[in-house]
Amino acid sequence: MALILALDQGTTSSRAILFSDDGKIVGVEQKEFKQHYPQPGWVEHDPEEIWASQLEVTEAVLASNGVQAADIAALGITNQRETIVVWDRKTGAPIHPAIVWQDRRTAKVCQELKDAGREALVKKKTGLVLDPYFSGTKIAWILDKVPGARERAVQGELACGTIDAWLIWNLTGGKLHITDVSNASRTLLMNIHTGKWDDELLECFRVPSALLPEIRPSSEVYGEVSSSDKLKGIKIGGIAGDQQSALFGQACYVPGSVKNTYGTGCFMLMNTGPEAVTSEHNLLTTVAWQVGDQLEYALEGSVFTGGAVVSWLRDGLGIIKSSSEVEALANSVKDNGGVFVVPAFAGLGAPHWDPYARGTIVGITGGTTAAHIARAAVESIAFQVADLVGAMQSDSGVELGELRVDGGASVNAHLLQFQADLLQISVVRPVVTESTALGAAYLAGLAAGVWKDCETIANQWAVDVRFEPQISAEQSSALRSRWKQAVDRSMNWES
Ligand SMILES: Nc1ncnc2c1ncn2[C@@H]1O[C@H](COP(=O)(O)OP(=O)(O)O)[C@@H](O)[C@H]1O
Ligand SMILES: O=P(O)(O)OC[C@H](O)CO
Repeated sequence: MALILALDQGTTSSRAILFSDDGKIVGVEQKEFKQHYPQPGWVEHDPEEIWASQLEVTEAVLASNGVQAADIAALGITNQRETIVVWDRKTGAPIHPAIVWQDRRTAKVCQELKDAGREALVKKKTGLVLDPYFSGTKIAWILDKVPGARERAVQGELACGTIDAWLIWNLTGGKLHITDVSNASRTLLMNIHTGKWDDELLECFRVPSALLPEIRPSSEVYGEVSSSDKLKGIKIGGIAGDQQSALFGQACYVPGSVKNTYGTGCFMLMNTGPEAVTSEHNLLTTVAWQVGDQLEYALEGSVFTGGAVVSWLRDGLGIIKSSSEVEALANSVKDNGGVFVVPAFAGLGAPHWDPYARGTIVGITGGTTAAHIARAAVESIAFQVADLVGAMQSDSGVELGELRVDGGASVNAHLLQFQADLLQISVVRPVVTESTALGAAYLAGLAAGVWKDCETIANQWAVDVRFEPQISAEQSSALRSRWKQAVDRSMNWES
């Protein structure tokens, strides 16, 4: 039996998962790390803490399962996307904290670029929108704020990359400075039609090319680990942004197949095959992956605050002690009591793209309890996801038959039932909900010859639970129109 290792570096935790060649989980290790909020709307991570926590869990998952580096066929890396690190090529030290995908500090720069008429160029070449979510404006911000950084970048003394590039640099002791097409497609700097960095985009976002990693396919043997004695010699065989990786792990290989991941945020992706479908409804066009020579694409709806609203109930409001308590609290009342929570903590992503939106709670009366707020918070996750489906169906011309789901919050049956109710379609949770890590393992295992092809992999995908709609279409649309009113009230709040 071959073993494949996945390094899943998420927004709130670093995970390492060991898979067997039948796609089953053999062992998991996970470590949360600190979120830094230096100003309202700003979110940072310590890149050294990311690397240290990722290394720790990766070494630990081998140790706790009695496995040696030599037993691993290959490892795959998957990561929170867009989050950017800039470091010194000589010392390997970051010159600034990582600026996280949720960070809104470059909202004004994005507005200026819009005012300068760059939106069409950006959409045509990158499939993205001008929003602070993506890496490009964050890189320029670091170069402008850290004294001397811009000059050093031009001279080739600095390197930058999304978290995959940062981890691979560290795993290989600085030998490899690479990223894959799926991660690069989130930077605003790569032309998604060619899979190459684009001079016009680099100029638009004021990013010197000497900073950038080499763009590679998502599945190939790139090199091997050299920096840790315990991991030495393991082949690095797969790289993908976590949402594209989850699409791969959910075996969504046929155009039209869709998954939604409920993590910190929620991300719905539809495979569109070799065609980069341009969205007319504020979705993103993104590279799904490159396995072999062919670039494949996806349509994406990105919701910035998903499961994170539950973390906020725990850490911000203190009305639950752990995320898993939310389901019982939400179920302790028969409905939301007319309360709607719009968790626009980091602005709103698709389909609104409003960096100035902020969270709001409406419909509170004297009878409102913590349970109603908890219920409305969980429901807000499903409402936001439901808002993406219509756009996705119109853009792709595909009527959704079912939605495959995964991610940390997909353990919540109440959430998934409400999702099926709102969408009026089946919501299907597979046996392995660690689709993100599984996708990276599959990409690595394909490169190392563990699996022959995607068809072999697709046969391993199995259903755990299927949630069917239990309310009428009329009830669903009444709830959704009330939600829409609540969203309107959260928009354009911050200036
Ligand atoms: N039972 C639950 N109900 C709803 N949300 C949950 C539950 N358990 C965990 N979560 C949420 O899931 C998120 C973690 O999911 P995960 O996939 O690990 O995230 P990420 O990869 O973004 O770090 C957290 O925001 C947490 O609040
Ligand atoms: O870490 P997650 O699972 O919340 O995913 C974050 C996304 O990649 C951001 O685009």
